[in-house]
Amino acid sequence: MKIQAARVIVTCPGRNFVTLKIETDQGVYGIGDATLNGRELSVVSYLEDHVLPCLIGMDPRRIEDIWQYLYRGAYWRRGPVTMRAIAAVDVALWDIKAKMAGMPLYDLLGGRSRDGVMVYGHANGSDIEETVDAVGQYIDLGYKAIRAQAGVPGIKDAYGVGRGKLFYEPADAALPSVTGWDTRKALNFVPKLFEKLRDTYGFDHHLLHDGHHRYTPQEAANLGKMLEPYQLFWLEDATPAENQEAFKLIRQHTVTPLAVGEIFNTIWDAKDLIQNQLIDYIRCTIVGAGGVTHLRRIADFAALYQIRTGCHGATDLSPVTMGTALHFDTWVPNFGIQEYMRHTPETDAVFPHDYRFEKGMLYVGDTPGHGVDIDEAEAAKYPYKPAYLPVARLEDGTMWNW
Ligand SMILES: O=C(O)C(=O)C[C@H](O)[C@H](O)CO
Ligand SMILES: [Mg+2]
Repeated sequence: MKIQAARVIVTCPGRNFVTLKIETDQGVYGIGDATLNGRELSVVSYLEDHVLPCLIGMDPRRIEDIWQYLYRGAYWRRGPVTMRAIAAVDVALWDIKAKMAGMPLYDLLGGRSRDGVMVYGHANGSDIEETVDAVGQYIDLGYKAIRAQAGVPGIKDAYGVGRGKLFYEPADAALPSVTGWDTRKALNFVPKLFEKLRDTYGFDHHLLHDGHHRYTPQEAANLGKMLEPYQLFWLEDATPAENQEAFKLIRQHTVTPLAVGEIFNTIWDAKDLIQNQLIDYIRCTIVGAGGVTHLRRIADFAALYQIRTGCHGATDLSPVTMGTALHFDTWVPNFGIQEYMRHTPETDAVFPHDYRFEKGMLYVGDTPGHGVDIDEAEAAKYPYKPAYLPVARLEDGTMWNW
């Protein structure tokens, strides 16, 4: 069996997606996601110019060997571009293998560990009142877990405040727009948001919050401590994690659960965090961390330390990643939660899929493969449109972490 052809498809049904389609000489094809928000074309070039020529003629059944070939064989390891390209190939090959086996992917991975996958949605508003209303809407939709973010008085376009209610999309301009940040203001504000949410809705639902890499370790420790009375499911990306040891300081001061990993590419980004039990949830997902083959290694390593998964699932992760992650979540023994930001109807039409939402859970279907396809005629209607993530600056103009 041979890989006969491989193509990259770029489409923008409201936002950009990069999709890889691998075709075999036996008529079976597989689909993988390679989207890197705000830097999409770099992965297109990496795949088209440097990966696809090597793949033609290879045996698509040798998933592990092809993974190692692309990882070790490049000599230049890791990084978001390389690992997304590897992920796209890996997911397309798992799709092919599962289709050939006539099995949904979760079955091939080892079978079901659960009936459905608990997800969390994004509630946001320009102030506390709006966010409280938005959380109420998610509760009405049946969600069991909700991430809450609100505009902070005095901060221009605080992180997490979207324009729509169910669809949040931060990559919005042909050049990066400039947002603001002020840690003092945020630290005074965020606990008030959660106090109001618990006063309004009680403690039956899981609440989450994303610090989006904004705080220093000491500030994050302070925030975690102040949030303890509201029993968060997790505080995410409380401090940047290039220096994994930074989480020690947060851990020493708070029992608020910590989650990190959406910008990690490999197990090496999380190794110290995991083996020192400095986090509770590892947030890497399929497209960001080298596909099913590598994410499985990260999850197994995390399981040794009772750390659970919490796959990133923002709208820049295409339905292909969402579908594959749901198969992964359905199988993985140490599952925690899955992020779920809804895609627009245009995106759903480009990527027909068989997963479905019911009462706060997502359920995968039993279609062989990962259950997500691409409608190429529909995709062709939406040409690539440059879009950047915003940047953040402090009041005095200093660049900060967006
Ligand atoms: O979903 C989250 O937790 C995010 O932090 C979303 C990110 O800002 C988004 O995926 C960036 O592309
Ligand atoms: Mg996040």
